[in-house]
Amino acid sequence: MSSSPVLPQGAGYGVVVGIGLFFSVFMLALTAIQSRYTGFSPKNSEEFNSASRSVKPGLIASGIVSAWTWAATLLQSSAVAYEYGISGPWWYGAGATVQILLFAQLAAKLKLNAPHAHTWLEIVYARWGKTAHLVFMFFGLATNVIVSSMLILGGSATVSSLTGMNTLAACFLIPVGVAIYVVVGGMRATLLCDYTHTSVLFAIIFVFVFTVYATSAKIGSFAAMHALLARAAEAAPVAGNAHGSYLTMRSKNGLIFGVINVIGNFATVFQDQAYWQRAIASRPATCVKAYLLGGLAWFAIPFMFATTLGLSAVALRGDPDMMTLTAADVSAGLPASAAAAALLGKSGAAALLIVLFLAVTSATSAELIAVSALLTYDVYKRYVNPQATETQILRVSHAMVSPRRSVCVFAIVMGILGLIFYYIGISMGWLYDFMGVVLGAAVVPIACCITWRKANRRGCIAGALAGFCAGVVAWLVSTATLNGGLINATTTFGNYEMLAGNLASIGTGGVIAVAASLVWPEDFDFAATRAINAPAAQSLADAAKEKEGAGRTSDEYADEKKRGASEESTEPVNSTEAAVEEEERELDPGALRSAFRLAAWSSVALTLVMLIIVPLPLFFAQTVYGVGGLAAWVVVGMVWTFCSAISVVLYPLYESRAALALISKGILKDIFMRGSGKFVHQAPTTHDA
Ligand SMILES: NC(N)=O
Repeated sequence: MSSSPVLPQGAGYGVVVGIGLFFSVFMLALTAIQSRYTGFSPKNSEEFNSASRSVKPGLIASGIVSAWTWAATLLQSSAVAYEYGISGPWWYGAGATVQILLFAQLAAKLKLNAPHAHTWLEIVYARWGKTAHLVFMFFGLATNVIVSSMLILGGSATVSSLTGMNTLAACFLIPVGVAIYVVVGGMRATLLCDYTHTSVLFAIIFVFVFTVYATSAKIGSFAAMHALLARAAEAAPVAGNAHGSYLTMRSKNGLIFGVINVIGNFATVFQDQAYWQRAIASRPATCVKAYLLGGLAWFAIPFMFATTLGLSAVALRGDPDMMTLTAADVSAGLPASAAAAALLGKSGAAALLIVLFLAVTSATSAELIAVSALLTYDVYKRYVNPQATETQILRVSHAMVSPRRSVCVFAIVMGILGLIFYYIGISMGWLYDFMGVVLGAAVVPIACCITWRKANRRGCIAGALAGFCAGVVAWLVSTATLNGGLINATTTFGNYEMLAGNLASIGTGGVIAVAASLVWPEDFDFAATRAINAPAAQSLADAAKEKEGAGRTSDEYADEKKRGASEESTEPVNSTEAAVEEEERELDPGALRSAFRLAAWSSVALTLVMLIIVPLPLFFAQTVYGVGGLAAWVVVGMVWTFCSAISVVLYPLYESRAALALISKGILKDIFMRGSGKFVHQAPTTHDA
């Protein structure tokens, strides 16, 4: 049994440094194309941080999939498949999809109640002032810190396992490489890189799926996978599973993981600026669609990846090419890479390394841009320089993520955090279960702040702080109680210990925030949040009109605004100025309210299906599936994965066909009539081609 690295060290450095450099060059090319052939200038801070709020739903959905695909999405999902069998991938996928679906409601409220905000913390400040802003900023930044640490830990553990690359070097090279590519682009170019990552991710997932279930000499069919899983359960029955089998949804520990997963992921979606930022970048009219599409598409990634590689790691136990996995290896998320290497040798290990690094780089870039936005708008502009100009804001945005400038703050912080956690023995899996213990407390208070006019300021602040304390106390007390007073990295990682902390955190925060708001309701009309940055946006639109030198009369403009509000424009929007006008037209309160209603009923219905209607009857039925059951389960996953790929790989190309045609035309013009392809602002009778 082999446990030495499958690939040479050089491959590790090549992937870590090479992918960062490749995407830096790619980002530079995209930015140059954007500047020359469209009217969106990355030099504009609105464009750098928010992509002029003009991005279409397919690309936003692809960006959501990319940002939400962490190292853990591939590694931890496979680890729970390895530990609990087929229930693990379901609980991982469903337990982290519903938050994206439910976030569609928050996204709709954002467009309705704070359409010009740059960050979710600006909304908190406008509604509840400085204390709430600072308290919730703690939760926001803690979320970014924990998510980033997981990315670095998962990425570095896998690269050093597969290539022997030094973990310390991996911890620093990963974020620094990504920072280089983020700094040259901005939000729109990042979304385009995300799109590329997502496309490759789906292609590699299909390779693994067809290898395992169709072509591999080691497995190669549903019947062989079934037989190998049954043999593994006979040799080592799974504690808490029906008949000790891997082929059942009746898994006590799978269910406990599911609850922990749901709570932790509420925190990391609702409190992570990365997901707010995609809502902000989105066109108002299609924001809800983007989140519903993104959530449903994302489910296929952990579900199918783990149902393929996590189960293969069990099936291949004892195979001469399969690494022997210790408990620490499983906690570090290594079953997937071990299975990939055992199935396909060097090429499997290389494919795993690439897919993992695409996931890590895109999620890291989302985290870097998110932290950059919080530091820019909620620290620098709020407390350091409230009169900051556009140029100063852009300079600060860059400084927060650029290793070339003096302050590559967060990229370095990420490396240091990864290193600290690595040396004190905290793994990605540990952090994954732990995140809800500290972050869960603020989930309900934040949702109340953005969506509920009655939400009470003191109640929500107290709920978040009390929930935080309750979560930590419940986690430590249950650890001490269940482990004879011993508190260390191993004992605190127990299922019941983590469950207690997660439930106490979100429960206490939620109960206090809701109870206080019902007893002492506010009557907030959201006028203050609607006013956030509104004058700046208006002046940008005005400046745009002036610049175009052909301003319509105010009556013409008002008529056009009225016309556009009731219908979704089919015109491509190709400049910041046009995007501002388009956004104003789409901010029709009636349309946004019906978008919210659509988000509310569809996300709640889908949540019930994914967390209750499908898994719980299967849990109580205690069925152990035969070959037909396993085949049906996997085929549903494959069909879902195909649909996901169509939604986030092909659909964005279709919806951007006009913009792609415009860019191609510009490039062709430059090739055949040098210098004539540059984008020129059109006469303003249409909303820009
Ligand atoms: N994004 C997650 N939870 O994989």
